Amino acid sequence: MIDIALKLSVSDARRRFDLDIAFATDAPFVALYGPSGAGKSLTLQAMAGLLPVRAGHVKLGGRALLDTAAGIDLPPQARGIGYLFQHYALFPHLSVRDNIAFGLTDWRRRLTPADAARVDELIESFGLAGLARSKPATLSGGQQQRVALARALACKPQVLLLDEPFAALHTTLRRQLREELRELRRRLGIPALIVSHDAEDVKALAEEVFILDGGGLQRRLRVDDPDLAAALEQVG
Ligand SMILES: Nc1ncnc2c1ncn2[C@@H]1O[C@H](COP(=O)(O)OP(=O)(O)OP(=O)(O)O)[C@@H](O)[C@H]1O
Repeated sequence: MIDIALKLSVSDARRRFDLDIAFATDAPFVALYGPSGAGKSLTLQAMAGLLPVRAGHVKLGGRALLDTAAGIDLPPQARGIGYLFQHYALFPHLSVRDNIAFGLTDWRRRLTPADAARVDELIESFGLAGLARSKPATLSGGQQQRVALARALACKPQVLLLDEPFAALHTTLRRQLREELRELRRRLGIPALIVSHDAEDVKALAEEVFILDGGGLQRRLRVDDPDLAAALEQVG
């Protein structure tokens, strides 16, 4: 069960944006859908502990990662969240292997033998063995996506947050990787939350869809809801 309630504001000298969103769901694959600037990425960032939340909670399977009323606010690395960032945010100066290992290393960049074995296993299972020493800039879009996904999974997360995981990919690859992602999530048995602009991603992957606009939740629909296609089209 993913259970969130988030009230927060972000601002710079000229702009301010207020996010006020709450939902609880048992769906294994959830999509956040909505126009550009609706607050989708901010929702993921707040769940992961990357943004200060004024009031609210983030609960995963009954475990509170954040609960402002109870004074609970776990740091990002203690939340058990795997995060695939928009545009992947791979470290350009690190090899594929070091990117995947990044969250597991200590301050000297050392891995325990168990974590090193985990990294090797991820490299193998994502078909990256021949690329382990390469830098991200030398990889194709699909290969970069696999590295980002492997990095998100390195910490054995309890939930996977995916911000536009297919945005940089062309249609055929997108379709193939969608399939792979669906299989992977099923195999891992953890819930996933995806942000996407693409109605096809939503229809292919999600069991439940949350439509956001202006920093709030507009509507929630099950994927078998007869209104889904029209609701997605209206936003798109
Ligand atoms: N630090 C900040 N200061 C001011 N405004 C911000 C800040 N960070 C984000 N915003 C604004 O908050 C709004 C929501 O941003 P968010 O990244 O969540 O949108 P989104 O729904 O993910 O959009 P997209 O689909 O284009 O990625 C946007 O208008 C954005 O410009």
